[in-house]
Amino acid sequence: MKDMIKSWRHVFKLDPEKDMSDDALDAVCMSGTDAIMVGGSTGVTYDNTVDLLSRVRRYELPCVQEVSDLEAVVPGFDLYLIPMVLNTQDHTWILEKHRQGIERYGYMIPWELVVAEGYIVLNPDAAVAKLTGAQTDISEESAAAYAQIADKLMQLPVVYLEYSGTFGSMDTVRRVRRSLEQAQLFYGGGITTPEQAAEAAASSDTVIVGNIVYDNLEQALATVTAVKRP
Ligand SMILES: CC(C)=CCC/C(C)=C/CC/C(C)=C/CC/C(C)=C/CC/C(C)=C/CC/C(C)=C/CC/C(C)=C/COP(=O)(O)OP(=O)(O)O
Ligand SMILES: O=P(O)(O)OC[C@@H](O)CO
Ligand SMILES: [Mg+2]
Repeated sequence: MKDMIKSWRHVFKLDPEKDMSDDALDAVCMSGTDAIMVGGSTGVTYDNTVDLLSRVRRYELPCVQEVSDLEAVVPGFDLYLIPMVLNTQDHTWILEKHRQGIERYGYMIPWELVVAEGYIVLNPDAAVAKLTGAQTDISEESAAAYAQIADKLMQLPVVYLEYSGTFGSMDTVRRVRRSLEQAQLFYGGGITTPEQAAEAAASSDTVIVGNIVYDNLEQALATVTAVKRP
């Protein structure tokens, strides 16, 4: 099951806190994207997550939860993606929430569906950077070093370069990619045009498209073709 992520080139990240009409959700789910990731850094609840999962379940594509709040863990997703923020000194976001999650859910955790993500958060203005106290002002070399900690020391299956809200430095993305041996590189942040999506796809393994879905659906849909049929 976990291996399904290896074939993903394009993923839409939907935020349960935000409204989306049935027509818009239909267009997103029928767009040809490889998967729907459900998550956000704030305002995610059990109820709004169940609601979104049940709506996406009408479609055939994989639907995975990126867990950001223990109160909002919902059974029934295809996979559970677990962020571990590497570039923070607050170990809440690397270990503590995770310890709490394991103590709380114990034997109910479907480990065969759990995928850890080594997050490197690089936009200081993003809600996720503020929440986690991420040290975003780091060099390319430091970003690559964090990536190697994830890839080589921790053997995480995913490194996630997170620029949520702003289009990031593709030089940094390429530098990080060159440093990886086994981990899959997710890039997310500020993709608003097909050109940006294509650029990010050329520099990473998997492109995550978030906010533009809510701001300009047509442009969001165009990113799928740009990534999957360039
Ligand atoms: C029983 C069952 C089905 C269990 C499966 C799942 C499970 C509980 C597994 C094992 C236990 C475990 C290890 C749990 C960890 C739980 C946890 C809460 C970990 C902390 C995760 C974390 C570091 C959160 C911080 C925020 C973060 C990185 C969120 C990711 C999403 C993100 C970056 C969104 C972007 O933000 P957005 O809101 O879009 O920003 P904008 O407002 O700017 O758009
Ligand atoms: O919302 P955007 O800026 O597209 O970012 C996507 C994703 O990386 C957010 O976690
Ligand atoms: Mg968002």
